[in-house]
Amino acid sequence: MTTLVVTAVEAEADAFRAGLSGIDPELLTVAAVGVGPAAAAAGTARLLALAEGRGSAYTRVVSVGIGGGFADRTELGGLVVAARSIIADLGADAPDGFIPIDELGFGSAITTADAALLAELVAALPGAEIGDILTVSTVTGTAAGTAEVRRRWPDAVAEAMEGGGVAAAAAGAGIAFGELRAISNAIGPRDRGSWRIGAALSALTSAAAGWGHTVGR
Ligand SMILES: O=C(O)c1cccc(C(=O)CC[C@H]2O[C@@H](n3cnc4c(=O)[nH]cnc43)[C@H](O)[C@@H]2O)c1
Repeated sequence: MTTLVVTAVEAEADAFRAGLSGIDPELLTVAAVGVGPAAAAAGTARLLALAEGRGSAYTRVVSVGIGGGFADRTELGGLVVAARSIIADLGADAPDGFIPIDELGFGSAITTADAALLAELVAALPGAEIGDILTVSTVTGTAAGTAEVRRRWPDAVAEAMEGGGVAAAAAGAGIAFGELRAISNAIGPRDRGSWRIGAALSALTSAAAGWGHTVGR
């Protein structure tokens, strides 16, 4: 079992790697592929294809990074593991409201996390919240936007910008997918000063220390 952990930026990858001392890099590789669902999908698909071409295909991929959390369901510096990763804005706008792509009948915005991988993450990270993590192309930054996202996806606990893209690459390669986020900010009216990126990066290091040693066993 070989696992690829994909982050958006190097700071997230470095934070995760910092918790992995002593872990065989053959079993668990960490790479940053860019911000947003398109970069995540393209970058992850490339890494998966290159590994397959080398004859050492990954069997699982996990989207890891910081994310925004709904304030009543998460706390800053806390961890969230995805039960499902959902591309929140994939669909059609209409006078009566947003229509998800699932209702339009050509595909799905929803990826259910691999059950075994989810169970492994939850067992290794006992303090983590479990729930739906949204993938957005634009960080939610108004009260109205927050309310609309909650109305559309009432079971969501957090949002980020890459999970759905990584999920698409995993589906293309036919391998297991999961998503793990450390909460850097509350979803709501944009208030850059309230973001706690340092705390979230530290939480990623702790998560790697808690989960990494179980990988491949
Ligand atoms: O608005 C700013 O000033 C600002 C400053 C630093 C970073 C940002 C980002 O948008 C980072 C996006 C990056 O981090 C993830 N992330 C973190 N929080 C959220 C969120 O509330 N909603 C969506 N994505 C978030 C995301 O996965 C990106 O990789 C902005």
